[in-house]
Amino acid sequence: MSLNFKSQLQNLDGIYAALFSAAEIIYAELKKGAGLKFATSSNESGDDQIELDVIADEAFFDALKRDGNVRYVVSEERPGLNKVSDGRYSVALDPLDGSKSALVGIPSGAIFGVFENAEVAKDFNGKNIVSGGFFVFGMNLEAYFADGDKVYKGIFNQDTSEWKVLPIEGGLPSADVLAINGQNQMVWDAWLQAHYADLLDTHNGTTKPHNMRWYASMVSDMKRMVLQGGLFVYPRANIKGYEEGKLRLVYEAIPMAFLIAAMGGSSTDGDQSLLDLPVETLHQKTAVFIGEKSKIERVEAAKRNHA
Ligand SMILES: O=P(O)(O)OC[C@H]1O[C@](O)(COP(=O)(O)O)[C@@H](O)[C@@H]1O
Ligand SMILES: [Mg+2]
Repeated sequence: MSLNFKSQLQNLDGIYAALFSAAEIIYAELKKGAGLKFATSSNESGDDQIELDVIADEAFFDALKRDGNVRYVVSEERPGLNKVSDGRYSVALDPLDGSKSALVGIPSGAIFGVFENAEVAKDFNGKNIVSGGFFVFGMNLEAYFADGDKVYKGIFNQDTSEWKVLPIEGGLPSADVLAINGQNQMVWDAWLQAHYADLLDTHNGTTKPHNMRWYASMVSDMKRMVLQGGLFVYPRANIKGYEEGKLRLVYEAIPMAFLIAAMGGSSTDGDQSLLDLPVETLHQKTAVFIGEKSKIERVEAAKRNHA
């Protein structure tokens, strides 16, 4: 592999090299069709795993443990903090996001966040993240990430094994596109039911309602967001298992919120930015709203003003 990228942050290049090389391994396995069946195991959170979940977790872990700047690795697939060295950075991972979608050929990917000086779970918060983003395992192997305040897109050339990483300029685009799974809408909070209806309302035919897109693969929905704009939502619902939504704060919500914030967008759990939320446990879930600033302001106002 060859990676033409230099971080603006100190001692982060080895971590990027590890992440990008692991992504190559996972993508190669996926293309072979390896691991695309349910495993006999489940992960830390009790989710069913496919075999590629385990392959992906091991690929990232093996690559990161060779870098002396990695202190801890946190993974959706592992229980706690996994100590690597006394380095300055810790890496939180969803090693295979969208695994159930991968089973039917929809692009999956991996999500990563790099946190500074983390020692306990609560340190994996939006104040300490210095790099965050995701890989997409689709038609191509791609990366979208924020290195500090700068945002990049990387594409892997499968013939030469070279990554080409280029800055993304111009901020977050704008589009009236809503990515949401409406399955639980009967048991969403009342304010969200009202706001959802408002986003889809034609306002007597004078305004085009939001268009709907849902891959059930966060990396794919967020790739659309980075390239076209919009609003991504995974809300909480008043039903067992969804009381705090589905997505994980540390290795799904915060890295994505960090990337979109670096592009000029924002995020909320309904009340406050995902980057300001206190972290209590490594695997905690949160309601997630990420997207254009004006759309996030509308979400928070809808909740605040709901009678
Ligand atoms: O199946 P649902 O409720 O539509 O959930 C889809 C969401 O779950 C996820 O697949 C996360 O789960 P995994 O990381 O276990 O694959 C997200 O990528 C996606 O946004
Ligand atoms: Mg995930």
